[in-house]
Amino acid sequence: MKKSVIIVAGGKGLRMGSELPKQFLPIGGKPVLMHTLEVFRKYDASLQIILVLPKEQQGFWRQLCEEHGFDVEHLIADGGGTRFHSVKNGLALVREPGLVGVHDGVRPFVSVEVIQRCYDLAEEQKAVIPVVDVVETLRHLTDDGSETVSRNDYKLVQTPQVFETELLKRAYAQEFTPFFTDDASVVEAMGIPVYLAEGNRENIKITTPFDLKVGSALL
Ligand SMILES: Nc1ccn([C@@H]2O[C@H](COP(=O)(O)OP(=O)(O)OP(=O)(O)O)[C@@H](O)[C@H]2O)c(=O)n1
Ligand SMILES: C[C@](O)(CO)[C@H](O)COP(=O)(O)O
Repeated sequence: MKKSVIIVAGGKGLRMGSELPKQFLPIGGKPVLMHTLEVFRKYDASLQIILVLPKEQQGFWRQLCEEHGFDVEHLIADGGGTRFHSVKNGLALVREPGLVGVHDGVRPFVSVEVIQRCYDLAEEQKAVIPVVDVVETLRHLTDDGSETVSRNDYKLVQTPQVFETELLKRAYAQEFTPFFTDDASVVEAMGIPVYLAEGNRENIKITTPFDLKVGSALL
């Protein structure tokens, strides 16, 4: 079965606030994005990898690849105005039926086991996302103040989110709404349920300078 992954790195990284876009910041001497592509190549030597990058960053990325002798084969698609539009641009390069995953470029610590689990389960379940437990106490903000809610009723959502390709293409043909914060929410809008798989706690999304420090410690 044909397998692809769309690695999205088309965002602005506003919360990181760095001059160098966060996907290029080094962890252990190597840009974040290279760690991410490498773990997917390790999962499967024949996986089609599609990297979504803003048009104006693509020349710099090619230069970085040369400097680091980075040889993980991949296609490049143009970033869009939102994550939804970036995924859609990447999806246009997936031309065969099979399974397609969508992964945040800034989640370099996903384990090979989690990637394998999500693709394997997607063969049966059609729509699979990795999640982890909430380990702190949660409060819900109300009109009067706030109240404790049961953390057992919630999960934290990660990527890669893996789908039957035709299903994800139909989902991404829908009109955009700001409620679409991940791929599961786009698929669910068609009334299709998503299956939850166990993620890995190290699979953090590098969002703020603090996450970079955590990332360096995780290497
Ligand atoms: N237009 C966009 C927006 C986001 N993303 C990607 O979606 C992933 C998750 O987004 P996030 O970490 O929130 O990245 P940014 O949108 O870049 O961050 P911020 O909200 O701080 O600007 C990232 O890999 C990001 O590059 C994307 O491909 N295209
Ligand atoms: C897709 C995602 O990583 C799942 O947790 C997340 O929703 C993306 O976050 P963003 O900050 O809304 O882009």
